[in-house]
Amino acid sequence: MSKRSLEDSEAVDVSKEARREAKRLKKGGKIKSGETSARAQPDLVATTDSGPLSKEERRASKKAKKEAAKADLAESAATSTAAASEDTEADAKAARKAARKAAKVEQASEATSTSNGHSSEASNGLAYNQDPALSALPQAEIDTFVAEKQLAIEDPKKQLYRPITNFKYLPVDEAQRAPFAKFESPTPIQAACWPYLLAGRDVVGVAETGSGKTLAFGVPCIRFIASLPKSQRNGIKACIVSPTRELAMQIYEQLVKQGESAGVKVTCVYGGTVKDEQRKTLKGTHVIVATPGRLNDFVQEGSIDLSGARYVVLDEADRMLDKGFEDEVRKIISATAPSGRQTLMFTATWPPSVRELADTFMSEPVKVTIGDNASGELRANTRIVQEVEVMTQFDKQNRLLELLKQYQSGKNKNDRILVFCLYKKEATRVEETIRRRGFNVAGIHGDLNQQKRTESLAAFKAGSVPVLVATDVAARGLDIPAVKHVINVTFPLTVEDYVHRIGRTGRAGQDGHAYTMFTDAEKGLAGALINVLKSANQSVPEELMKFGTTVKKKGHDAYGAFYKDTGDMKKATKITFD
Ligand SMILES: Nc1ncnc2c1ncn2[C@@H]1O[C@H](COP(=O)(O)OP(=O)(O)OP(=O)(O)O)[C@@H](O)[C@H]1O
Repeated sequence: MSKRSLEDSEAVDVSKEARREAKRLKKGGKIKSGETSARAQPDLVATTDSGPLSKEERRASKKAKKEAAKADLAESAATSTAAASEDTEADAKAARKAARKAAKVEQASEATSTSNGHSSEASNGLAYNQDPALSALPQAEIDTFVAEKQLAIEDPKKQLYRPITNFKYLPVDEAQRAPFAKFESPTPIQAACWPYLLAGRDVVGVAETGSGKTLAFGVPCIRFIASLPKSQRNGIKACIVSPTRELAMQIYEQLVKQGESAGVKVTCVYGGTVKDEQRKTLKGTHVIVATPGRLNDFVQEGSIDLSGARYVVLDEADRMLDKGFEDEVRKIISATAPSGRQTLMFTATWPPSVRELADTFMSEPVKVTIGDNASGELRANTRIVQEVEVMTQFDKQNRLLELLKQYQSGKNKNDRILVFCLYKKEATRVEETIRRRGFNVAGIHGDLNQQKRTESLAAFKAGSVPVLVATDVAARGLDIPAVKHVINVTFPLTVEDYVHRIGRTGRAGQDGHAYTMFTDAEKGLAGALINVLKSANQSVPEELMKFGTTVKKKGHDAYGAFYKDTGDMKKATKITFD
């Protein structure tokens, strides 16, 4: 288990069954700017049935339910009779058998009703009809949007939906629009993903940090549940998994806002807090947002039943499929609906090491990539100014204090600054040092209890504490308003984590700034960092170049590692890890 996963994951058993999940790798067509002509023709736009269930399916479902009800009666009668007399035990057994059979019939009927009556793209009963006004837009307008937003869609089924370029083309009820009423238009990842998600497709969405991925998967989630007939709404229908507790809470808060008006109940469970309290909140839940360990605990003890969950999201998907979480994620996915499941993966970084593994959980996924980056190379948000300084370990403390003084002077006195360390003990030490020098600072890392973590984050978000010292538990997903600077005191274990860390600044179209202290100890990551800097048009310090440019790609246990040389810079002599 990696160092990070020791910090923020909870160990659980491995489900061998899950390992048998079939691998479906298929080649697909690509849409890029200039290849969208089919989208101009409304007759080429695929549509699906307008209702979630056909008449025959409803009839079959009703029949099965009746049989189940009959069997239920028989079972309860049998149970009470059995209690009264041992002679009737055989009858009771027969009745229980009938009940089990009827339940199976009902399950099968439900499964076929979600796959037979609809085209495959609506596998969980969803239907998407492209708005006629969107279909009527000139192709040139769509091409311009696709080119400007650097949008690439790879769809094995070539459905060629047009991006939802304006909220008015989004087919959701008025009440569900409240969360984005304040926004001008959908972000590119939202525009590109929504049609496919509303059509029930599996989607991998890769877009820079702070680009609105939460609403990209959140809006179709709520719409899916809101569009289910009341009789089919009982139980958990959607499950969203996040690597950290704080991110789970943040996603929960966003979804609650969307779900309230639609009568959709969202619940959040995560580790580090009392289970009893969380158990009480589960009743009537439609959407569960969770960290993997606690979710599996609840599934194992029977408090949570995911067998009806047909909308499954892995947020920060590469992290979730990384070694620390992979087994837990397999367990979760194998507990969700076996058929008619829509599986989504969202992230800002999509390393090759997890891509094949991701495909094993998905069925013909649509791959949406935003940015001049169709191959999914590692990319940082280009609005963030990245500064890297090579130094010795010994120089770090003074430099940090200098920077804090500089960034927090005059009218910038209360600017929010996020300071990242690699280890929990290091974070504690750095926080104490900063505090001793008179700065108003809080901390967030795995050595602190959950209450303290929550308090620190809340104070930082509210602005009452302008400096937060964190480990990588705060690297991914956290949407904290107006973080002006990110300072990396110790470089993270991977360059993906670096991209996520610095992504806490420069969110939702704003500018940001990240300063990184780089030492000889991290020279093995220099090549990958240089690539990230170059692809975001940032200057690369000469001292960093001296470490060489070889990039060691992170390998996955199941798929191995491979090496790539950027080729255009001088070769590294020898890399040794201290
Ligand atoms: N259409 C939109 N227009 C403007 N702002 C938006 C829009 N959609 C979402 N936002 C805002 O953008 C910010 C970042 O969104 P979000 O947290 O979903 O980003 P993300 O892509 O998930 O980032 P990360 O990769 O770091 O997890 C949030 O404050 C959100 O409210």
